[in-house]
Amino acid sequence: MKIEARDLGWRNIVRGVSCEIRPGETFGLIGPNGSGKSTLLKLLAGLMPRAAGEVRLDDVPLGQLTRRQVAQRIAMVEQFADTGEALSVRDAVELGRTPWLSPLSPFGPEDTRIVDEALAAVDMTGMTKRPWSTLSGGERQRIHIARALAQQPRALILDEPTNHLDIHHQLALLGLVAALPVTVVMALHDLNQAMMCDRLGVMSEGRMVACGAPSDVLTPDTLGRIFRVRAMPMTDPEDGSTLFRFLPMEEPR
Ligand SMILES: Nc1ncnc2c1ncn2[C@@H]1O[C@H](COP(=O)(O)OP(=O)(O)OP(=O)(O)O)[C@@H](O)[C@H]1O
Repeated sequence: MKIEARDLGWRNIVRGVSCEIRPGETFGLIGPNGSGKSTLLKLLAGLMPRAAGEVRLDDVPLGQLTRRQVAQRIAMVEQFADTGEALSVRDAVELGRTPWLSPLSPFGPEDTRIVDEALAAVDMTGMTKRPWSTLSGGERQRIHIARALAQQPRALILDEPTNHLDIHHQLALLGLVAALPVTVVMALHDLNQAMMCDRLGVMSEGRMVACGAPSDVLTPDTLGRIFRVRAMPMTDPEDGSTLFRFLPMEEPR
């Protein structure tokens, strides 16, 4: 699904952002703390009222869709997502099926299959009966992702999805979302992980100041200006890809 932002704004936190996220691409959003990434993601998902500008999903203005229609198209995992304490792991993932259920099509065997698949995709099949409240931070994050997968959206919007995950599950998650046949927009802080995205948007003080292929966007100059670090590119001898080592900016004496 194509997602277009046209002159999108909210208060002075997101200011005049226009961008087009192409069908099926993995689009990374990077930027310093407080630069507006989470707010922009929520605007794209239609979760912020009184926004300026417009979001279009496959050329349809988001405002013309019902909440249910939006939920059939977009699943979002927020940065500090929580869920009802009394739920089991399985209940939490089954919530993802809600936009597809109705009195005429109640939860059935196909929904069970989709939920099983989502739990397997995040390596949580063995924990389905556990109460949500007993999960670790990383396990909760994986269940949020499973809930979003169970929603079977055409776009996944993920706010720092690798937060709390150990390195194995970080790489597994990035591999999983990259392989999904859906559009993915995700905020990331790890700039080496951001290099794996198809394209990146760079946020600074509410504006998208750069957008393009990671190798075009993540230059030592941009990283110095926007993130105030010294970025030293290095080449991975295994596959020739570029990695960065980061050092503090040398302050003028
Ligand atoms: N509801 C709100 N009311 C007032 N200010 C807000 C609100 N939501 C966010 N902000 C402010 O807007 C700015 C951008 O916040 P946002 O969460 O979008 O940034 P971010 O780039 O995702 O940051 P981080 O990397 O720290 O998660 C911050 O200064 C934040 O304090």
